Amino acid sequence: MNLDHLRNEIDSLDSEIVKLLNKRINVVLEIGEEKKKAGAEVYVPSRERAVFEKIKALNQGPLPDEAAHAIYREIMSAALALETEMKIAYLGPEATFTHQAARNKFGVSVDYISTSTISEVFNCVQNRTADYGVVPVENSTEGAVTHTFDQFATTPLKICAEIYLPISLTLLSNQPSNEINLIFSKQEVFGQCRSWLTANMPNVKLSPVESTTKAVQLAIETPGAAAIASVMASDMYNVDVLAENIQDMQGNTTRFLIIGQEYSAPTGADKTSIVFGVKHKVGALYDALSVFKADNINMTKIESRPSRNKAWEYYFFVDIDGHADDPEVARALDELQEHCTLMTVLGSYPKAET
Ligand SMILES: C=C(O[C@@H]1C=C(C(=O)O)C=C[C@H]1O)C(=O)O
Repeated sequence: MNLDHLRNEIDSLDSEIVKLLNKRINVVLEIGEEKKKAGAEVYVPSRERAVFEKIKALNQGPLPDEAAHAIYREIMSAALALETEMKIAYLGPEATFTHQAARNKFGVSVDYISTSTISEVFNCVQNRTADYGVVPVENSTEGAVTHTFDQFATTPLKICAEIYLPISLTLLSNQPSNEINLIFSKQEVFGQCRSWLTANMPNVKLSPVESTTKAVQLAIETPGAAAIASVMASDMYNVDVLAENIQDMQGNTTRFLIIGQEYSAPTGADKTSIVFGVKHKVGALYDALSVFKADNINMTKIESRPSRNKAWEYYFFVDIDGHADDPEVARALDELQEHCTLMTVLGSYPKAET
C-alpha cells in the first residue's frame, strides 16, 4: 500500500533527523568545552543570530521560515541546557508576557526563575543565581517601563540582547461571556483594550491587579469573572478563550532586554544602549547629542529619568545604531564622554526585528 511505503520513508527520514540532531548537539558540547577552557560565555546571541539567518537562507520551503526558526530555537535551547545548567530569571509569575518573551529567546529546555519584581531580576543575575535576566523596557502603546530604566542607572550588568514581542490580549474565563460581570487584569492592559471593553463589555466592573497571571488565577476562583491576559496563560492554567486579539491597537508590541555579565560581539547589525548625565548649563544636552550627528550615527531612542541623586538632575538613556567596537561609534562615545558628568555603555547587542 502506498501509505505504508510513505510512512516507511518518514520513519527512515526521522531516524536520520534524530541522528543528525544528536550529532549537532555533540558538536555544540565540544564548543562548550572549548569555551569553558577559555573562560568564555556559553550562550552567544551574536552566533545564534547568524545561525537563524543561515537557516532562513537555506530554507527553500515548503517549511515556513517561522516554523524553521521555532524548530531551531528549540534545537539550540536543548543543547544549551545540556552544556550548562542555564538559568533565566524573568519578571513573573509564570505566563506573563515577559515569560513569553524569555521562552521565545531561550526555548523550553533551559531553567526559568520567576521573580515578582524587576529589581529581583537584576539581583538574580548580579549574584549569579541566574545566568541571564529578561525585563520589559518599553511598550509601543504605554511607553517606558520606568522601573527598568532606574535599575540600569546603577547596575554593573550589561544588555546582551533585545526582543520585540507582539502583545496580543485575550479574554479568558471558564464561564460563558454573558455571565461575566467582573474582569481582572493589569491597569496598563485595561488601557490597551479600552475601546473593545466599552463596545463589548460596557457594564462589566474592571479590577486592576499586579500581573496578568494573578488576574487569571482570580478569574478561575471568582464566579462571574474573566481575565485579560496572554494566550499562553490560557494553556498554562487551562482557561477557555472567550475573545482573542482584543487590544485596540493592532501592532501593540513590547520590547524586552536580556541582561547578563557581558556585551555581545559585533554582528554588523547591532544597537548600543548608553546612559549619561550632563552639566546643568545651556546647550549641554544639545552638545552631547551633536557627537552622533557629527559621526553620522543614527539615534533610535532617548528617554530621560530623574537621577535619584539630586532633585531636578536627569539621566538620559539613548540607543544608537552600531556596536561600541565599531570605529565610528567608539569615536562618538569618546567624544560624548567629554560632555558628560557620567557616561556608561549599557550594552551592544544584535538588533532584533520589530
Ligand atoms: C555552539 C555555540 O554555542 C551556543 C549554541 C549555538 C548553537 O546551537 O548553534 C549557538 C550559539 C551559542 O549560544 C557557538 O557559540 O557556536
